[in-house]
Amino acid sequence: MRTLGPCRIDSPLAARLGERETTQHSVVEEDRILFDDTISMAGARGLPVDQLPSLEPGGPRKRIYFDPAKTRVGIVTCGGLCPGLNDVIRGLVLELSRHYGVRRIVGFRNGYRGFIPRYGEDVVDLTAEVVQHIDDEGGTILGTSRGEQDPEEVVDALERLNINILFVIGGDGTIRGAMEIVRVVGERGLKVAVVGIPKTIDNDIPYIDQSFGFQTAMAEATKSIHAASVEARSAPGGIGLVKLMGRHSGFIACYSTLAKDDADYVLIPEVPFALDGERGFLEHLRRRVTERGHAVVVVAEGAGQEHVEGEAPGTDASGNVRFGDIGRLLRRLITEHFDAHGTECNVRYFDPSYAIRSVPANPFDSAYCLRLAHAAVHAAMAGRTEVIVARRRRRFVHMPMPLAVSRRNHVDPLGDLWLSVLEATGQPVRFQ
Ligand SMILES: Nc1ncnc2c1ncn2[C@@H]1O[C@H](COP(=O)(O)OP(=O)(O)OP(=O)(O)O)[C@@H](O)[C@H]1O
Ligand SMILES: O=P(O)(O)OC[C@H]1O[C@](O)(CO)[C@@H](O)[C@@H]1O
Ligand SMILES: [Mg+2]
Repeated sequence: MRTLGPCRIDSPLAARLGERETTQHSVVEEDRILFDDTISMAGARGLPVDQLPSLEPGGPRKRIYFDPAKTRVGIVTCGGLCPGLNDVIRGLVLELSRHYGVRRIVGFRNGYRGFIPRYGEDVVDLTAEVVQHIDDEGGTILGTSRGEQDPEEVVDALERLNINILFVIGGDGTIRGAMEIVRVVGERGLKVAVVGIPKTIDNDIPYIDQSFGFQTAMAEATKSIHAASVEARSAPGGIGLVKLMGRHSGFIACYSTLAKDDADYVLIPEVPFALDGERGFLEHLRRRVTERGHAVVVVAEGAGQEHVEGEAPGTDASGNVRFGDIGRLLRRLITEHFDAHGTECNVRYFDPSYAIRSVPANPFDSAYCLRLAHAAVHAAMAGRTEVIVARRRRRFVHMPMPLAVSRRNHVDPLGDLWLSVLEATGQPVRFQ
């Protein structure tokens, strides 16, 4: 675990902590949270207990590293929108100002470009009054962006503004960017803590229970699935086709399908599928519509990319792959396949796209965001750096940033979530 140094300052929160012990709800600082969650997983490592992989617990410390009266804090949001960004900003500002007594908090505008002078973005002063009601709205009051920025210039800005703590709210790219900032901070011998709050509606950050905003986005997606079902049931040969976000991971498609239980097929990036042939998706769909009169298909944007021809696989400003449009392709191929067999079909195509991530967080996500923000402030004030705060097996932990970007969280085709999807839809294990 990386820390800036020993904690010598009594925390303003110390009085609230009492004599806590490790329980099923809380872990004292000297204790550790085991990384593995079954005896066999831990046993497979064949290590003595003190060498088992573990994580530092999150939460307030009695002694802290930074003197609140002298501490300056920066906050930035990067990458795509996610429900709850404003809740996290609000939670950070309120915890810092009201409980730790930090007096100077600034927000950088529009992601990492907010640090770079040539973009001319001014920093925003963040006070309890400014953030009080921002959680009523979706989006981020700070704005966000994609696109590479020079970490040397970012750290120049941190030095110019005397920032001691930087909170980065973003996905895997943002965390990689934060690691670059940590590297430059180290090279310059600065004492700046960089703490991340992981954000992704795709739920693709590994090792955490669930990312904030996922539940809200998934709930929003159910509205399109329901509408697709209504449309499909109201037309002869009705097919409701819903394309949902999910570049590499199909969690939104899976969970929103389970929540609504209206879909007959779910197609996700993790499970390849054949389109043609007797046992391919198109013919299976045609048979189902012939038997039942209608069907609903949910497809994640990253699914079936091997079928999307003719669209150059470009990248966005951050280098993320831009996928071909599997939704439009399916709409065309379904119609052509049904026509070729003389089977009537009426495809109703739904692409809710940004609508599922631009909404305010639901109450569960709002509460979660607030708790993540508290954990992030506790970590940073205690001098932790190059960590994200995360909820793992219902405990708040400090996860090293390199671990958080070491892999991507995927729907396991052999796991219980996909099994539930197969059971709910009745689709075959494979289209081949
Ligand atoms: N490998 C990297 N090294 C340094 N900076 C990076 C790296 N990858 C991405 N970034 C920067 O982090 C910021 C956000 O990255 P990106 O657009 O990939 O979003 P993200 O944080 O992954 O969120 P999302 O889940 O929406 O994709 C951008 O400014 C980008 O340039
Ligand atoms: O159009 P944008 O803002 O680049 O974002 C699209 C991407 O963002 C994500 O929601 C991840 O944040 C992906 O599911 C999607 O591919
Ligand atoms: Mg990303």
